[in-house]
Amino acid sequence: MSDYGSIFGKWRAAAGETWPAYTHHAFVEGLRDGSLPQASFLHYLVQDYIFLIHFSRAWALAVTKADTIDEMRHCAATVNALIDGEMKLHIGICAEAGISEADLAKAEERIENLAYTRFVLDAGHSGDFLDLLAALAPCVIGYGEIGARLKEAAGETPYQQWIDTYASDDFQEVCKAAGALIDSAVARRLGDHPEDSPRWTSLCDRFTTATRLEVGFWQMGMTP
Ligand SMILES: Cc1ncc(C[n+]2csc(CCO)c2C)c(N)n1
Repeated sequence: MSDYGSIFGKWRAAAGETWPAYTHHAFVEGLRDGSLPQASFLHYLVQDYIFLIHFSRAWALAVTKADTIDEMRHCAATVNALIDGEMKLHIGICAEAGISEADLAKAEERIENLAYTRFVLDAGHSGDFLDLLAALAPCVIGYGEIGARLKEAAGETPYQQWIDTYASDDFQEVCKAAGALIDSAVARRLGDHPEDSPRWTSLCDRFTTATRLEVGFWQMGMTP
C-alpha cells in the first residue's frame, strides 16, 4: 500500500518503468538541483496554466459522473482549488517574470498539452467515474510524490517556491484525499477484489497512458 492509497499503489506498480520516467524526469531533476534553464521553466508554467484550465474542466466533468454526494463534494472542491489556488501560483510566478495574465490567456497550446488534456477529458466522456479517475490520478498524486522527494533532496535552486507548493502539508493532504477517493470509488463499483474485474486492465492502461503523457509534458517543457 502506498502513502496515497492501495489502488493508486497497484496502478503505479502496473505502470512499471513509465512511473519513474515521469517522477524522475530530467526536468524534475533540473528543478531539484537548479540546473533547469529559466526559459524552460517559464515555458512549462505558461503551458501548465492552459493545462490547469482543461484539468478544471475534467474535474467538473467528474462532478457529473459521480455517484454520491461525497464524490461530488470532493470533485467540486478540486475545481475550486485549481481555479483559486494552483493557477494563482502560475499567475504569480509569471507576473514576476513579466508575463501578464493576458499573455497567458493568448499563449498557443502545444500539442503535448493538447494530447494529455484531451485524453483525460475523453476518458471521462467515453467512460465512467473510474475511467476518469484513472486518467486523473498520475497528475495529482505524481506531483505529491515529486514534491515530497524534492523537499528532502533539493539543492540550492531558484525553483523552491514550486517545490514548496507541492511539498506543503496542504498539498500532501490533497493527494491523500485523492487516494482515499480512488479507493472508495473503486470499492463501491468493483467490490473488494477489483483486480478480478474485467475492467481492471483497461483502468491500469488509462493510468499508464496518462503517465506517459506526463513524461511527454516534461519533455515539452525542456524544448521551449
Ligand atoms: C502537467 C501537470 N501535471 C500535474 C500537475 C499537478 N496538478 C494538476 S491538477 C492538480 C490538482 C488536482 O487535480 C494537480 C496537483 C500539473 N500542474 N501539471
